[in-house]
Amino acid sequence: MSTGVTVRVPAKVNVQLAVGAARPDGFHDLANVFLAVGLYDEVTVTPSPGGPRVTCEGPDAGQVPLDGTNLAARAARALAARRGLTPDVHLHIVKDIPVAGGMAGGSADGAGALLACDALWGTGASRAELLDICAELGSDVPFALVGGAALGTGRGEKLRTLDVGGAFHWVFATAARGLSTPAVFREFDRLTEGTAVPEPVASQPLLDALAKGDPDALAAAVSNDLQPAALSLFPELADTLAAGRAAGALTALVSGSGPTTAFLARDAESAARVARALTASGTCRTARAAVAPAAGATVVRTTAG
Ligand SMILES: C[C@](O)(CO)[C@H](O)COP(=O)(O)OP(=O)(O)OC[C@H]1O[C@@H](n2ccc(N)nc2=O)[C@H](O)[C@@H]1O
Ligand SMILES: Nc1ncnc2c1ncn2[C@@H]1O[C@H](COP(=O)(O)OP(=O)(O)OP(=O)(O)O)[C@@H](O)[C@H]1O
Repeated sequence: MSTGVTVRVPAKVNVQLAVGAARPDGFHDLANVFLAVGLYDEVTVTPSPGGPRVTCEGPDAGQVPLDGTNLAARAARALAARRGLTPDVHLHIVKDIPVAGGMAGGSADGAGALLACDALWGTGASRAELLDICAELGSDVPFALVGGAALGTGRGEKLRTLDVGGAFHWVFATAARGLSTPAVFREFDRLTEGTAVPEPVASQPLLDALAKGDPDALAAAVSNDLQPAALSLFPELADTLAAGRAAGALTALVSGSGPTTAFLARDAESAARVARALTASGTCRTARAAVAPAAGATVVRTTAG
């Protein structure tokens, strides 16, 4: 029997985020092209009476809720409820994904905890059931389980895996404060009020660029409909985007709902240069290079009891 399971889960960047009008349930239909990037959180689950209990370490750990609202705790409760188990676990998160940064860090922890509990408890849930639970936890959670690249439709939870023909070199700049995802969608609604918001559709040139592994073609095709809303709430992000472009990035965009900004570089050397220039620019908190695509949630360690 396992006494501890550790799962590694990647962050994401949205290379296309096409947003439709608000639905009656408040969500927005999306054409959401997710790309998993090599920045990871690790979630370790061990048995612990009276759980789920959550602890977190890492530079941003102080901003992570440790109560029952943590997505890792919610994931443990959701799987336990389906199996009639009590979620008596300690969930320890080693957090390297920026918090409230638009890179789906909380979602990653939810998917990681789910996979870890499934392994610890030997529940043997099918991929379909795990994806079902992920979709209940949040729109970005199913992709964190799957990784690679995928087109998300509906509110982003219905996934179709996409081909990626090569490695893409990215730089991510974190900001001094976070942005709330619901607030950014509300700002999108405010900015588009009175206009006809088109149905979200995936861009074929973008899908082709991913399939070819062509960074120039991808740079020309990326788009984020939430970017104007994120910039409206956080205008200083425009300076970060400009600093990355000036440093030679092929393109610069807000990652998802922001405020992390994403820069595509032609190769690893160029990415390192862009990261150094961004760090020196004083327009962001940190800047780090990461390669995509990355694998989805993966069990990396199991301790036997
Ligand atoms: C911006 C993205 O990160 C892009 O991948 C996602 O769309 C957000 O995914 P998430 O953080 O997992 O979002 P959820 O936890 O499902 O929803 C949080 C809130 O974001 C807004 N929301 C989210 C997804 C969506 N398709 N439409 C929305 O309007 C809603 O106000 C919702 O109450
Ligand atoms: N395990 C977790 N790690 C970080 N935040 C969490 C976690 N569980 C719940 N949260 C809550 O979710 C909020 C959003 O955090 P998260 O880091 O997921 O943002 P995000 O990367 O902008 O999300 P997304 O890109 O999916 O919209 C946090 O402010 C926090 O209150």
